[in-house]
Amino acid sequence: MEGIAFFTLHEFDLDEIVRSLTTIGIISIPLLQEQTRQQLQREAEQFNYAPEIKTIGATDQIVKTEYDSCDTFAENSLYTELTQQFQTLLNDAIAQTGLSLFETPLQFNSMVLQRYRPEQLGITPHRDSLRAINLICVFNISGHASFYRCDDRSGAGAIAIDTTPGHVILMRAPGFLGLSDRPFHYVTEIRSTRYSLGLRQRIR
Ligand SMILES: O=C(O)CCC(=O)C(=O)O
Ligand SMILES: [Fe+2]
Repeated sequence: MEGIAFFTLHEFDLDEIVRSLTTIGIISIPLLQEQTRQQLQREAEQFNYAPEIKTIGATDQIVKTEYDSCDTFAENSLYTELTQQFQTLLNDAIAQTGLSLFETPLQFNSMVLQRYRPEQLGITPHRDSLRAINLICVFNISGHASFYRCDDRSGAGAIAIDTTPGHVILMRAPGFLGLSDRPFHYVTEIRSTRYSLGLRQRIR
């Protein structure tokens, strides 16, 4: 599709991405063109959001969430186009390397835009659902908050992941190089209203 340029590709290196996903499980890279990022931010500010204020899981594995979400996008939404363009970018890069990264072809079928307000908690340490396979992508659209990768539900061994607006965080999911390990991670320290778009490949 012609029209808007979505990405800056100077730091998009699939070999390095695969190396990081294999070792630490997560990588953050600058990807969105600044002008496009600003348009995405303006669109995000217009949507309606539903509260996601929940406590999930059994007593020894509680996850608390406090943010708002929006998961319906019009055909002509910039978010629909972003998802298509990113899918194409990844598929082309994967085809070029000739690597067989996924057990089943990568196909994002879930888009969720999340809004975190400064007084909100974010999400406590968790692993994403087993039903989200291959690769999880989180676009940092705007705002400032912290995202950590950690070793367990207590948040031990936390490593900060870059949430600079315009960066995309890639996280491996079951099916990536035959691995099934899912990295623990959490979102906290919401300093200004943050928008992030999560892309996932959901099964069932
Ligand atoms: O908004 C983010 O940065 C990621 C949130 C997250 O971990 C999730 O929705 O599972
Ligand atoms: Fe998550």
